[in-house]
Amino acid sequence: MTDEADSDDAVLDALFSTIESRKAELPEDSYTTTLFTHEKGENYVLEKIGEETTEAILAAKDDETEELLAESADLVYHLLVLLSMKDASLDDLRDELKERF
Ligand SMILES: N=c1c2ncn([C@@H]3O[C@H](COP(=O)(O)OP(=O)(O)OP(=O)(O)O)[C@@H](O)[C@H]3O)c2ncn1[C@@H]1O[C@H](COP(=O)(O)O)[C@@H](O)[C@H]1O
Repeated sequence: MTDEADSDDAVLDALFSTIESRKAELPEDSYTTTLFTHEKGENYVLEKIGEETTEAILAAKDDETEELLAESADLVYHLLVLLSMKDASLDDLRDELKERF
């Protein structure tokens, strides 16, 4: 874990900031870069979101809580990549949640 992410509140911001940085710089040794440059385009991350959702559902049905948490983390990461692809931000998501609170 980086210092930037070393608090409960900061981890989502640090992750989203890393995703935005990968989008801008496209380093070669980055999984996030492979999502931004995939030949299937945005459809690939949409497929990943579908897969991770299914895996989270199966873990929940099997009462595998640790697996559910791991799949949920995969899902949140891919969802944040999708938001970045759409030029939306974590603050936009926060605003949407606040409106419902
Ligand atoms: N949070 C994540 C994260 N969650 C999941 N994943 C990747 O998402 C993929 C999940 O897909 P699967 O479970 O299907 O596994 P897979 O078979 O390896 O994936 P595919 O080959 O099918 O695409 C895995 O390769 C995971 O490594 C992530 N990759 C990166 N991050 C974060 O992004 C940051 C930047 O990562 P890089 O872009 O790799 O530098 C990292 O420091 C992490 O904080």
